[in-house]
Amino acid sequence: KSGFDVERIRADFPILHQQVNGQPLVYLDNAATTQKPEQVIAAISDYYRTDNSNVHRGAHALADRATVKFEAAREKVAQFLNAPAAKQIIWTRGTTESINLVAASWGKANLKPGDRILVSAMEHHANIVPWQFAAQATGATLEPIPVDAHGNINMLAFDSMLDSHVKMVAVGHVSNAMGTINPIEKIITLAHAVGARVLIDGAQAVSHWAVDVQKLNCDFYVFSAHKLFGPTGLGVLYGKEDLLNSMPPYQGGGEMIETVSFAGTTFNQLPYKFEAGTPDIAGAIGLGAAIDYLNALDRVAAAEHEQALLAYAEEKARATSGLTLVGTAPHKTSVMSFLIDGAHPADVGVLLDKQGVAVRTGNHCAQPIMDQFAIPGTVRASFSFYNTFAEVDRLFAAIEKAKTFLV
Ligand SMILES: Cc1ncc(COP(=O)(O)O)c(CN[C@@H]2CONC2=O)c1O
Repeated sequence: KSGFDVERIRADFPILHQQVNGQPLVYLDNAATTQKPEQVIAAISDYYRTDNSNVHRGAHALADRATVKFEAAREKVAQFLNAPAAKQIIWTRGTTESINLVAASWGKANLKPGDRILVSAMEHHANIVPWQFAAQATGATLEPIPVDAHGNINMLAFDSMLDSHVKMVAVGHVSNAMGTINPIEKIITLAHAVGARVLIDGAQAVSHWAVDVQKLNCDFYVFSAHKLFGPTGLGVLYGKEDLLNSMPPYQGGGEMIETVSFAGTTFNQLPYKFEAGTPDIAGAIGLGAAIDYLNALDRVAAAEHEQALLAYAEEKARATSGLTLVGTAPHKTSVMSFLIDGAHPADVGVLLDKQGVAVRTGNHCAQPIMDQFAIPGTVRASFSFYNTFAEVDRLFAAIEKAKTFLV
C-alpha cells in the first residue's frame, strides 16, 4: 500500500465521480487518454471566458494577454522537458503529427536510396506509417528492430543492425500495448555512434515521470497533451535547434512566413516556421495548467503509487485462472495487457464495461506486435496515480464475473 493521498487527488478529477451501468466508474484506460483535473478545465474555460483572442501581432489588450499565456505554456513545456530553449518546442496536433512532421520534413531533406530507418517491432502505428511514407518518398528502407516474447527490444539484434547507412532510429520510450520501458539511453548512444538521429516517442512516458531531453541527448522527443492530463488535439515536438533550423517547413500559411510574394516566400524563425495558421491557443494554455498541476504533485510518490497498483494487479492476474499476461518485461509502466483464455478481447471489454470498468481492447494501433504474438489484440488495463487498490479489486471481480459468461 502506498502513502500517496489518492482520495485527495481524486477530488481534483470531476469525471471520476460518476456511475456507469449502475456502478461507480472504474477508469482504467489511461494509456488511451488521461483524465483532466479541475485546474485544467478551469484554465481552458477561463481563457475562452476572459482572454480569447488570436495571438501574435495583435494590437489590443486581449491579444497581448492571449499571446503571453500561449507563449508561457511553451516555456512550461520547455522546462518540463528540460529543453535548452522554448523555441525548440513546436506545437502540433499530437504525437502523430509530431512524428509525421519529422518524417516528412527531416526525412525528405536527409534520406536517400540506401539509407535505413529503424523502428522497433512494438511501435504504435504513429511511429511506423510516417516512416513508411518517408521511405517510399526517398528510396530509404524501413526495418523493424526485433522484440522478444516478453515485449523487450532485442538489443543484441539492434546493435547488429546498426551501420553507417542507418540515418534514423525511432522508438517508443514506453510501449502503449504492453507498458515496456525501453532502454532509450543505450539506444541513443548506439545510434549516435553510427551517425544516426534518434526520435523518441514519449506519448506513454511523460505522464509517469520527468523527462530530461538534454540528459537523454535525443534529437527529437514527442508527446500529446491528452496523455499528460491536458486537452486532446495538441502535441509537442521537441528538437535539437540545429536540426530544426536545417529542416524545411512542414505546412504553409500564415505565421510560418517572414515575407510572401509571388516572386518567392521567406520563412519565419523557430518555432513559428513549423506552426502555420491559428494555433490551439486554449489547448496550449490547458497543457500549461496540466504541467503546473503535475509540478505541484509529488511525482515520485505518484509513480511509486502507480507501480504499487501494477504490482498488485499483476499479482492478482497471476492468481487468476485462465488469464494470460501479454507483455512481461521487467521494467514497465502501469499498463497491464492480458487475455482471458478462449475469449476475444472485445467480448471481455464489453463485459467489463457492463460492470462500470473501462479498459481498452484491440490491437492498440500496434498490429505488428500483435501479429508477432499471433493474437487479435489484448485487454489493456492502464493505471494512473488517481486509481486505487479498490479499483484493482473491482477490475478482478469484474473479470471473474465476465468469465462466467465467457466459458
Ligand atoms: C506510444 C504512442 N505513440 C503515439 C500515439 C498517438 O498519439 P495521438 O493519438 O495523441 O497522436 C499513442 C496514442 N495511444 C493510443 C491512443 O489510444 N490508445 C492508445 O494506446 C501512443 O500510445
